[in-house]
Amino acid sequence: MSNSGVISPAPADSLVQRLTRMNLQLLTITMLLTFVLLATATWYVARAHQLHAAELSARQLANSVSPMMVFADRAAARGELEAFSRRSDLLLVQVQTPAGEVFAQWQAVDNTPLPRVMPPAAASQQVGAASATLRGLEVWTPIQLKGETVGVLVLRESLDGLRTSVLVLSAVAMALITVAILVAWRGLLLVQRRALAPLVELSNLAEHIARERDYSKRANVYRPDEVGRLTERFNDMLKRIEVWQADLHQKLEQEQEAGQQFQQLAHKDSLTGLPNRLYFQGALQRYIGASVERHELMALMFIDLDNFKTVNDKHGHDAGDEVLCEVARRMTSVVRSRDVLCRLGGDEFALILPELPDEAAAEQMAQRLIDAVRVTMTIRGQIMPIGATVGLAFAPVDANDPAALLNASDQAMYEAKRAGKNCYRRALRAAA
Ligand SMILES: Nc1nc2c(ncn2[C@@H]2O[C@H](COP(=O)(O)OP(=O)(O)OP(=O)(O)O)[C@@H](O)[C@H]2O)c(=O)[nH]1
Repeated sequence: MSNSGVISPAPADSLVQRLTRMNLQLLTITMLLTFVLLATATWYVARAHQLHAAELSARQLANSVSPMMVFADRAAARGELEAFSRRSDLLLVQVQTPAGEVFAQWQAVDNTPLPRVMPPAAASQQVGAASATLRGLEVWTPIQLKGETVGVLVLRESLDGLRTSVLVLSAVAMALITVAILVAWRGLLLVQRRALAPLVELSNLAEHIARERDYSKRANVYRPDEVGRLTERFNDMLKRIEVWQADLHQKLEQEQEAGQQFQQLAHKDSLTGLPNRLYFQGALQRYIGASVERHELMALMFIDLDNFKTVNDKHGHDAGDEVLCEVARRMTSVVRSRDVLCRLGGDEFALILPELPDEAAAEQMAQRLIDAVRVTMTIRGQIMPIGATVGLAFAPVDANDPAALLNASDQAMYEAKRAGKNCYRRALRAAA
């Protein structure tokens, strides 16, 4: 299963490493146990072998020295013992009379005396005895002639040579075991890496998907075992998530679109297409904020049509609507691109003029608006006696909050109405 070039860094303690470590631990323990058992068995078998050989030699020697004991020939017995002493591990060989007196003996020159392993006993003198420790062995063999016991032969041998041989063998075995464990470690890593590769890839893919949120990725299934089935289920899950995600995305887009449309409708005057009062309130707040922050002059114009009621009354509501639309078009054509013209309702409009160089620029704009509306308007073959009256207020000069600025421009508009309509007035400046 290899997919999509998804490569993740190996985790600090990966599955492969953990399994390899566990297998290796088990293997090491088994090998060490086998090694200890084999070394112990080797030691006991080799020692038994040496003991057996010593018993045989002692018996032969006992046979050889028995006539010398009968003839009390100590010199011949010593010569026999010396001839026998060529055995490499021999420490002591001694011929005793039945009373325990030393008849003849040979002792290795550098011999360090061994503790007495088994004291001679009457029964032992008849049948012989043998014993062994870690350091040495001792054999007691009766010396008999024609069925009569004439003495005892004591033989002591060191087990140092045997111990050294077993230790060397153990060291070699240990070195081989170490090499075998190292080889097994590499082998286990390779085998487990291969065996667990699909799982590792699946894990990498899952990690990549979680990080990138890319549910289009798929894992390739090529094994008919548990891992293969797991991969299939994983792919099914990805497919379902992808479908859900696409559905969700589409729904979100639709809702966003609907929200935007709703927002636009909520902020738009359906008759003239201009921004409505709701939009105006938000916009006025924003523009005043920007004007105060940047220390820029801005103006608000309150525009009320003149004689609009007459239009409605004389020519009908539909004609009145057409007049409103035509007025909106005319005013839109004269304002600057950055100005915001809104219809507040009825025959009332408002114009926000940001970033003004001076008050005169706003006054010129007011006059342009009045002139544009005053141009003869013919609707349905009838001339409409329409005009516009404008009230002007400035921020932050006259007010720096929306309600106060709107009120100031409204008052100025009423002042203009009183002055005879079709003109503009500036808001009264606050007394210094
Ligand atoms: N056709 C139309 N008329 C509207 C609409 N909304 C309000 N009106 C009418 O607009 C008129 C506004 O009247 P006023 O502003 O008081 O009257 P006016 O004749 O303009 O008076 P002055 O402002 O003093 O010149 C009313 O007759 C309202 O019924 C609308 O959407 N369409």
